Amino acid sequence: MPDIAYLGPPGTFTEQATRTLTEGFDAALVPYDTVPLALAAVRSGDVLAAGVPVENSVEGAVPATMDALVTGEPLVAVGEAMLPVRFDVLARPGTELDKIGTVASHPHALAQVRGWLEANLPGADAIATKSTAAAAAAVRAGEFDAAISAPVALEHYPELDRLVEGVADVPDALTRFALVRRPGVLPDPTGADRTSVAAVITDEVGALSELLSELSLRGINLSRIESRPTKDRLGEYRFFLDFDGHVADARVGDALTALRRRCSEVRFLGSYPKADRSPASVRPSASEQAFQESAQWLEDVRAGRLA
Ligand SMILES: O=C(O)C(=O)Cc1ccccc1
Repeated sequence: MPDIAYLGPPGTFTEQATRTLTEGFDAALVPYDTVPLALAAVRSGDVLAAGVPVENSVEGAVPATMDALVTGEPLVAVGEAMLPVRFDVLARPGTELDKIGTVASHPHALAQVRGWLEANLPGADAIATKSTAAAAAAVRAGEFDAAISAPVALEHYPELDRLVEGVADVPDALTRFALVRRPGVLPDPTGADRTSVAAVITDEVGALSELLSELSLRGINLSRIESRPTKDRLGEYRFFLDFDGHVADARVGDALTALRRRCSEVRFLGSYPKADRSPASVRPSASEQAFQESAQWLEDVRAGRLA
């Protein structure tokens, strides 16, 4: 039975998402302390794949995931899952809300309950931990007074009490997770796919807008663009792009070759079915048929079959 890594310990949102992503697949889930460690285990072949958090509708990208995806041997996403994210406040029995001096959680979780903390625990110090479940474990060990955790964490830390349920500054926040593997066989196109790439653009006038035009000219809908410093030079950025379509689709393949020509670096980060299964809307000029017919036309012209 293959092992699948996830950001642990047990009871994280990522564990839940990884279970969803591996449903029907006979795999053993193995917790890792950090996203880079989980991805290193995929790269070394210790595990087959890893479930990692990618982005949140309130806080944006998870920087540790972005950075770990583009350093080291290539990895590709083969699936994505969306989870609604609400939090419980967990503490040791007998803890009173107004006596909480330290509250711990993953930085993304702390950011998503900032307003609630200011209103309800104004005197408490917020402490970042490696995950929401790591915070629950630390509270159980007596290191902090309270943890902002996933509701499922209570099953794993039954010694704790739920002081408050369903905390979230933005009630309908969603987090997107990916199942990441070493490159190999790509998931088949479904008509409702997403492709992810990371591209470093050259330092030239209009470089970013021209890169985006390569997508829009081919009727490709961009669903995310985010930049991170390359860490090589101040002012040099790597753009993380997510867009509708599969690398096997003609319009996407055509756009990717254009990106490859324009950018100093392009890393393919996967084509996989979208979690919401919403089909891509493809304008007639960007359809498979239009690409095939135009390629055939060019071949005919080059072969002297058409004037
Ligand atoms: O710490 C966790 O439980 C995670 O899976 C990372 C995370 C943190 C906050 C919101 C979504 C995912």
